[in-house]
Amino acid sequence: MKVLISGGGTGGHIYPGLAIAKGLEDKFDNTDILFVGTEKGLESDIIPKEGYDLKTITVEGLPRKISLKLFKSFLKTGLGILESRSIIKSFKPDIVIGTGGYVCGPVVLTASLRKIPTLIHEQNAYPGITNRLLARFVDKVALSNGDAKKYFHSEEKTILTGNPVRLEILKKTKKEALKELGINGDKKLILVFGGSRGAESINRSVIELYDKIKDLDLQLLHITGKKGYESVIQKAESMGIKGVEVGDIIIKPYLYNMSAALAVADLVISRAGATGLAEITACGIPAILIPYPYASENHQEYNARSLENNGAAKVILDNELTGKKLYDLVSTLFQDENKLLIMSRASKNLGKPEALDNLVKIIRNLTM
Ligand SMILES: CC(=O)N[C@H]1[C@@H](OP(=O)(O)OP(=O)(O)OC[C@H]2O[C@@H](n3ccc(=O)[nH]c3=O)[C@H](O)[C@@H]2O)O[C@H](CO)[C@@H](O)[C@@H]1O
Repeated sequence: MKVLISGGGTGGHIYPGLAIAKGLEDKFDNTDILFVGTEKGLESDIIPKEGYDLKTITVEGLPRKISLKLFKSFLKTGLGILESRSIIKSFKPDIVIGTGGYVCGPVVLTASLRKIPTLIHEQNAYPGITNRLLARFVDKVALSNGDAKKYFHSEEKTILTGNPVRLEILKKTKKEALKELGINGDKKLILVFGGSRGAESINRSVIELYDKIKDLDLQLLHITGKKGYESVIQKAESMGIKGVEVGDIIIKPYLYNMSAALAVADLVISRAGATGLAEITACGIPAILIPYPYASENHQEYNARSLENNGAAKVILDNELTGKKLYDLVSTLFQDENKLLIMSRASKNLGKPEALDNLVKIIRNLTM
């Protein structure tokens, strides 16, 4: 089966595509995968590292206001359609899948006009503009969250699947993960990440935990995001924290083996992007969530509250986040192991590890 997957910009759109790619390869022999993204998106770094071919096209998001920029974006989208046509003509996919981000627009639209089976996957309760526009052209719209249904007009096209989680995340054992990360298995570990691009406010307040981590007898794996890494390292060094790859505090710009971090984490501190939360709950990890306040329709707070209301997470709003608040919450949680255990069970209950299988079945049906 030849499968063309397009999705990008941020990790939240890329990793569901990668999960689908690996899920298909796991189920079917002779699966040939090609990704299409943009050069500027994180996909141009992540996809080749995962061992897949990536073709890039010229496209950018459309500005909301009428301006010269809008005209230029239309021209680029036109070019993107021509490039998509040429990629599709030479790859000859049996199905084209879009996992969100504006790069999917020209790719999925071109495939649909050429009568190639098409599927889009929406990770969020409030769908992105590209998926809302593409919905009328595609064969199926797979949703992670039932609340997104009302934004898509065709009832019979939409199907609730959940958000696919990469197989390696579902399968990795703690023993394998400890070896992979080279860290101490005796101490509990807090994993911090601010979505796929990092979060400045989370970095700033987590730094205030650095000198207290030893007192709590914990380890901290702090993923800063590539942009924030240098300033976090400088701050750590000014606090006398050296050897950032060893010891109780490990600071990394980005983790390409997130499966290992998730397999060892006893608590996650993070933003509340839909893909990250699907992984956290599939692994049953308790979380402190600090939703990104500028996400469209405030959808990250919606995501975070849904975990909180089910007992799987505590929420701190970005404008209320301080190092002290974070420290107080972390120490309260680790003082009572039972609290963490209850949160962990609640988290696991919300996880949908079956989402990947659901999508694989839909893809098989569309290509038969
Ligand atoms: C600011 C914004 O609008 N963010 C959106 C974006 O978030 P974003 O791209 O941050 O996506 P998520 O937080 O949902 O997921 C992050 C993904 O990156 C991976 N990861 C992260 C850090 C790292 O070092 N290594 C790594 O592999 C995580 O395992 C996860 O797969 O897409 C999500 C899914 O559409 C949306 O819900 C978010 O609201």
